Amino acid sequence: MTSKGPEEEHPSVTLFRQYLRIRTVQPKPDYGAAVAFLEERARQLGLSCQKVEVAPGYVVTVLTWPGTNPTLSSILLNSHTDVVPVFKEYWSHDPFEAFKDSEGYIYARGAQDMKCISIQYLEAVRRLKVEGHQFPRTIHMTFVPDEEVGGHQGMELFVQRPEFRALRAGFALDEGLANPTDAFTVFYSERSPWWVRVTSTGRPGHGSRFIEDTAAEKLHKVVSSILAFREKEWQRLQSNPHLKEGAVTSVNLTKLEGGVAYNVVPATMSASFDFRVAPDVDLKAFEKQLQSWCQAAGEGITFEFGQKWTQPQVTPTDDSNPWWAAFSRVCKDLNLTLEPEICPAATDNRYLRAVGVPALGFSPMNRTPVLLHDHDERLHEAVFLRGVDIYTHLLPALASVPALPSES
Ligand code: MET
Ligand SMILES: [Zn+2]
Ligand SMILES: [Zn+2]
Repeated sequence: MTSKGPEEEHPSVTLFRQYLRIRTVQPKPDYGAAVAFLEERARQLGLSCQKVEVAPGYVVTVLTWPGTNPTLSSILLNSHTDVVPVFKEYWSHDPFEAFKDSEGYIYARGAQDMKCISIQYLEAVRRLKVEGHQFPRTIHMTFVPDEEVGGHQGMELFVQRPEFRALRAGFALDEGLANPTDAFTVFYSERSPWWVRVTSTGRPGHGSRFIEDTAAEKLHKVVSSILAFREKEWQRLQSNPHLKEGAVTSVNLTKLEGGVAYNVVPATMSASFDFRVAPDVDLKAFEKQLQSWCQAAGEGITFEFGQKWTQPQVTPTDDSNPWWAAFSRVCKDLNLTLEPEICPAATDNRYLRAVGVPALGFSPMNRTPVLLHDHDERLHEAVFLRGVDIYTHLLPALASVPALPSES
């Protein structure tokens, strides 16, 4: 793949690179600049722009292209505006410069996750409007803050607001993952994030003594039980070629805290875990399991949740779901191979599905290594442009899905 010189750059690519340069990086994203950028896009496209401040300083921006039949539910195209932090010294190029190399790869934080998709939605809508199309269903593009830290000041609050209900979303698209093969990944459900901090208390004392019942000894037992469970799930995934990553439960030990000095046995220590619980797991039973691992390690062990999602939902991927039928038909017509899976990570789709909106997670990036949250996150401009093309085909089909039984 070769790229054109800068003077010939495709305007959609130029716009993408402009958006990538806005520093919406956690933990202090410049949301003001992103909202101003989106307001300008709305003006250029002739779309209405609504700003909903779901918490002080946290604005959800909604760009709306009205459909011809306002009695029908709408299509919601969601993307988050924030990006995760970088370790700049490991990058080949400044992650906020949107450098494009001679082959056409654009390096930037957010190139895959998920500023590409925001611009692809906008550019697909622009093209369709310029061509004079109109569709029965309204298309809303929502640009939400806070996803990368859990969505608690973003989509989680937005779905509870009257402004959200007024959108009357019938179906939603949000982010997926790149696929290194020729195929495209599409997510119909996701694992539930459970962030668990286990705190162990025990007898303190002098570091030279054989103290019994220490916090560390008991915490070690809990860590061992949880890592044994991790190994079991890993083996289950490895031994069954039909299972994809999202179908088993994962866990990582991500933090260890405690202790004050080499020679002081601490009275308390804690371990933090990032569990991603598969959607078919009985969550009550799973919480009991957590309790029993803690109890088995001794007295004085408690746990608390930093994140605990308990409403996993599955969006059907058969023709009983007219949205899936429309989505998959377009992909078939375009000769795109789809790999339907459960998303291993968490996205704002979980909030949408939980309030009854069927939703798919889709990032139109094939032949692309998965580089989200990684160093040198990048996307080839040709893949980006092909994505605009794909949405240009998807949107007419989705926005023309005939009235559902519930809508007539
Ligand atoms: C669990 S909060 C969501 C943050 C991020 N999308 C993740 O999956 O880790
Ligand atoms: Zn994302
Ligand atoms: Zn992310």
